[in-house]
Amino acid sequence: MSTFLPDFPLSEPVRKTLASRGFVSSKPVQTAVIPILLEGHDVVVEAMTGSGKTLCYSIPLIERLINTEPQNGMIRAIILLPTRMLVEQVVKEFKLFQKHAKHLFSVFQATGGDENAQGICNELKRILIPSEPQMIVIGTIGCMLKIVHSSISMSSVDYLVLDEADNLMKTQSFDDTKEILSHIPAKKRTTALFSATMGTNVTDLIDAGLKKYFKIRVSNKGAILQNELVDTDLIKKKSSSDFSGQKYELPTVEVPKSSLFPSVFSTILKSSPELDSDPFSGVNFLAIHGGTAPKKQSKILSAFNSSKPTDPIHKLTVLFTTDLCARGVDFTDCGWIIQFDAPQSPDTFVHRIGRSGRMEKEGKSIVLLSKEEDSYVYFMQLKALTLREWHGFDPTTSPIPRLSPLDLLAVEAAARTKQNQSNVHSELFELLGAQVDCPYLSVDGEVLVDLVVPFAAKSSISALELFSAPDLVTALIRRAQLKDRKLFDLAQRAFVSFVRGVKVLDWVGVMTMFALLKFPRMPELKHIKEGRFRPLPLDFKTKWIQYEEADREKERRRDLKKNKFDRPIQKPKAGEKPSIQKGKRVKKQGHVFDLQDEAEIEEDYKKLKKGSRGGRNKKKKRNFDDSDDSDDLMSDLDSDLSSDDSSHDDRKKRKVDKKKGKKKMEMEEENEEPQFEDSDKMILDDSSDSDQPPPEEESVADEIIDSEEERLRKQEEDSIPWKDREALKKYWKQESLYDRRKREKKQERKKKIDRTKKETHQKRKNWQAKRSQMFDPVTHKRRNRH
Ligand SMILES: Nc1ncnc2c1ncn2[C@@H]1O[C@H](COP(=O)(O)OP(=O)(O)OP(=O)(O)O)[C@@H](O)[C@H]1O
Repeated sequence: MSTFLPDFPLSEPVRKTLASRGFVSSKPVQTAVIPILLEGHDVVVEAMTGSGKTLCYSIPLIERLINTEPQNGMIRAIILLPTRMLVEQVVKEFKLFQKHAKHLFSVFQATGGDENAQGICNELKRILIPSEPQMIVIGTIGCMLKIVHSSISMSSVDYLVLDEADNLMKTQSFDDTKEILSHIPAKKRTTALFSATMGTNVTDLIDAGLKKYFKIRVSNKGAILQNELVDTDLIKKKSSSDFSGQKYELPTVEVPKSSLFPSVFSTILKSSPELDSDPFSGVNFLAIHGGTAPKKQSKILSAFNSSKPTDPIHKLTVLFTTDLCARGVDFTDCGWIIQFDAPQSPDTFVHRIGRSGRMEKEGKSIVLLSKEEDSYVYFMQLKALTLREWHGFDPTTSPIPRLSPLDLLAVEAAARTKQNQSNVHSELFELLGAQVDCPYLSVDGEVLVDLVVPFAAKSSISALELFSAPDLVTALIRRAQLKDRKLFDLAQRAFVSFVRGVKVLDWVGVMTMFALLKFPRMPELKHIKEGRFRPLPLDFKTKWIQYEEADREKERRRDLKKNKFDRPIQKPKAGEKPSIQKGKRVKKQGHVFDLQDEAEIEEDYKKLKKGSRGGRNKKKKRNFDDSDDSDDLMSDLDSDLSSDDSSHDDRKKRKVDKKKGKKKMEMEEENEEPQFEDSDKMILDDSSDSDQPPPEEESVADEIIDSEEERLRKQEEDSIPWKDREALKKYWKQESLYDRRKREKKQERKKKIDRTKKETHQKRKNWQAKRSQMFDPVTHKRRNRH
C-alpha cells in the first residue's frame, strides 16, 4: 500500500516513480483531484502556483493506461500547454513514469513552428503503428491543430488535459482550442482543466464539450509568498533592481515585460569589467527570452535550477527573463522574483511571482513601481493581493563590506593628486574597482550618488558627469555602449520595444532608464521636450561607435556605405518641394535604420543633396552623380572613424589626377573638341597645371544657356506632383530640355555642314560647266571665242 494516497491503491510503476522522486505524501490539491480523475470525471482545478498540479493529471492517466486494454499504435491522451518550454517540462515528467512502465506507453512531443508542422505530422504517422505502444501526445495549440487536421485518427483519445487552461482560453487561441476539442470524441473522454488563475468563466469550454464536471479550488491559505513593492524613480530602477544584499541567499529571477530587456541587462552586466569585482564576482548572470534558441533555453533552465548557494564559484545565479517564463515553468529553488514592470493583469502577476515559493518553500517577490504607478497598489488590493512597501535589508547584516569614511578619503585624495584633472574619471573607476570594496549597485540607488557626488564636486570631471548619468549604473551602461555597438543597438531596441508595449508617462525617465546616449527620433516623441534628459555630452556621432566583433563592424561599414545611396525618397511635407536628383534612381523602399543612425544618415543625405543641387554648381553636381563621389563621402566617414585626414586628401588628389589623365587620352584619341562639356572639363580647368585652352566664346554662351535650361528643368521637375510616382518615372524616360537642346544644336550644325557641302558641290559643278565651255575637252586648248 502506498503512503502517497493511502485510500487509493496505486499501481507499482507509479509507486516506484514517486518513491524515486522522494514524494512520500500527496499535496492537498493532489489528494482532492486524483481520486476524481481516477473515477473518470471531468474537473476544473484552480490551485496556487507550485502546488503540484502536474501530478494531479499525470498519475490518473498512467493508472488508466495500466488498468485498461492497451490500444497499440493509437493516441490515448492529449495534453495541451501554452508554450514549448512547458511541453518539454511535462514530457520529462512522463518520461520518469515511462522508466518504470516500459512498453506500456510512449510520449510524443508536438511542438514546432508552421514550417516544422508537416514534418511532425509525418513523424507521428510513421510511429503510430500496431507494433508501437499506445501514445500520449503533449503539445502546443499550433502544432496540435495541424495534427488534428491531418489524417491521424483521434478516435481512441479518451483523456484530454488543458494545463494553464485560462491561457488556452484567451481570445487569440480560444478558437483553435475549441477546434482541437471538436476533433476529439467527447462522449468517452475525460477532460481536465488546470490553472492557478482559472477565473469563473469556463462556460465557453463547457459549450465545447465539457461534461458534468467537478470544480476544485485549493485556497492559498498558508502560502509563504510575500509580495512587496519598492517605490522608486524610473531612473533609479536599474539600481534598485539590485538586491546584492541578499546575494548569498537563493537564486533570483527577474521578470520584465520587454523581451529584449533580459539580453540588454545580462550582456551589460557581464561585459562591464567593473562588475567582475565585488559585489558581482560570485554572480552568474543568465538570460532567457523569445530570441533564445530552444535548446539553449533548456540548457539555461537546467543550469539555473541546478545552481546552489554552496557553489564555490557562483554563489548567486540571476536569471533575466520575460513573461515567457512567467507561467508554469518549475524553478525548483528560486528565492526572489523581481518584477521590473508591474504587469497589467493580476493573473500575470500571480503567475510571475509563482516562480518562487514553490511547493511550500519560502519565496519573496518585489515589484518596482515608479511614482506614477502608485495606484497599482490599490488596484492589486481590489484583486486581493496586498503589496507592502519594502524597506530593504539591514545594512549591518549585509555580507558586502561598505565603504568606510577612511576609504572614501583615500580615494578622494588619490583622485585629487592627479595632475591631469580630466583623467580623474578613469582613475575614479579604477580606484573604486581596484582598491575599495564598494558595492557598485547598492540596495538604494542613493548610496551610489552619495558615493560619487563628493568627487564630482571637488574634481573637474567625474564619472557621472562624463557620462551625464544620474547614477553609476547608467554611467556604466553608457560607457559599455560606447565600447561595443552591440550594446548600443540593444539599448535602443529595448527602449523601442518597451515604449511600444506600455503607456509611458515619464518618457525622459524611461530614456534614462535605458541609458540612451541621445534623444531618440521617434514619431511618438515628436511632442516631447528633451527636458531633464541628459544626452551624452561628448561631441560625437553615434556612427563612430563600432562593433567589437571585427566581421560585424566590416559589414556595418559596408551597409552604411550602401544605405547612403539606397535611402528611399521621403514624401515631402505639405508645401515642400520634392527633391529630385538627376541620375539617381529610387531604390529599395522602407529600409530600416537605427534611431540614431537615421539622424546621422539624414544629415549626410542633406550634405549630399547640397552637393548635388546647392548653388547650381555644375562641377559639384556632376561630382555627386559620379559614383566616385560616394567614395568621397564614405572616405569622409572613414577618415572620421580613423582620424586619417591626410590619406583622404591623397585619395582626392589621386582621383583628380586620374580623371585628368583619362580626359587627356580621350582628347588625343578623338582629336575633336567636345561640345557641351561636363564637369570633367571644369575640373581640368580648375587645376593650376591645366594645359587646356581657355573656353571659347561659344562655351561661355553655352553656360548661360545651360543655366537657363537648368532653371527650366528645375521648374519642370517641381511641377510634377509628388504623389504621382508614375509621372515621375515617365519624366525620367522623357527627354530633358538639356538633352533636347543638345540634339537640336547638333542637327543645326549638321545642316550647316550639309548646306556648305551642297553649296561647294554646286559651285564646283558650275565651275566645271563653265570650264567645259571655255576649253576643248580633247585638246585642252582654249576654244576660239568666235
Ligand atoms: N507530492 C509532492 N511532494 C513533493 N514535491 C512535489 C509533490 N508534487 C509535486 N511536487 C513538486 O512540486 C513542484 C511544483 O509542481 P508543479 O510544477 O506540478 O506545480 P504547478 O501547480 O503545476 O505549478 P504552476 O501553477 O506554476 O504550473 C515540482 O517540482 C514537483 O516535482
